Amino acid sequence: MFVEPNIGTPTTGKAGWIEVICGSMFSGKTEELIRRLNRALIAQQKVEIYKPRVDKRYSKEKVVSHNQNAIESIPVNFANDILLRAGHCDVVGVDEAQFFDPEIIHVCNQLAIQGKRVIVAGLDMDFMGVPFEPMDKLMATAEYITKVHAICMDCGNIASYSYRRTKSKKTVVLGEKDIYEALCRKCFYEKMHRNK
Ligand SMILES: Nc1ncnc2c1ncn2[C@@H]1O[C@H](COP(=O)(O)OP(=O)(O)O)[C@@H](O)[C@H]1O
Ligand SMILES: Cc1cn([C@H]2C[C@H](O)[C@@H](COP(=O)(O)O)O2)c(=O)[nH]c1=O
Ligand SMILES: [Zn+2]
Repeated sequence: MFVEPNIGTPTTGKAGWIEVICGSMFSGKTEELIRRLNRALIAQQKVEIYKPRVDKRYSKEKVVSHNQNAIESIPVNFANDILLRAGHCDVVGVDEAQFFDPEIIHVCNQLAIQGKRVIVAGLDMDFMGVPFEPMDKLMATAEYITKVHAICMDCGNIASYSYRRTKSKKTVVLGEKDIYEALCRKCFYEKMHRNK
């Protein structure tokens, strides 16, 4: 369980940092993001959560987990919108970071340099099992990385892959259990091979 390095003290004027929460779909990234942000709110920190406007799956204005935990959020079109808006915050949360433009790396780093705690959640791999930009670069620049895991829908092992059940080869295809399932490495590559 991730324990905040500095939760009770104001971060303004001090060194900030970046935390990344990554993993496959259904691995609990959003739940963990919401848990950390709620604890920051309890600690009387000024918190804001941003998400890419494209992600309208469960709600336009909220970040919602697959098990219906929710927190108010601000949908934005571009990563730079976060930098323009989050000046007054102590803690900045970002969900579905894989959908942001590459500027998100600079934005998160600038916010951290300003002394803020930045917590970013997103998919580390796409449906092909390759790194999902810009998450790979965010992970490289983060102080703390937490990889969470789902349960493999085929064998019950720990799952790190998001298997797409449709034929689309587009990188971005929004969906849930209708389109994706969490699989372990063995089951993912077996299924990819079978459905080639
Ligand atoms: N295959 C699965 N493995 C684990 N949890 C799952 C699975 N399918 C559905 N869930 C549900 O998804 C929840 C996690 O949702 P969420 O935090 O939104 O995940 P993520 O943001 O990583 O997609 C779990 O607590 C569980 O209720
Ligand atoms: C693997 C993969 C996923 N997506 C989409 C599907 C969902 O809308 C989100 C991920 O949501 P979650 O909170 O992590 O469950 O991303 C995609 O567009 N492309 C992919 O390769
Ligand atoms: Zn498996």
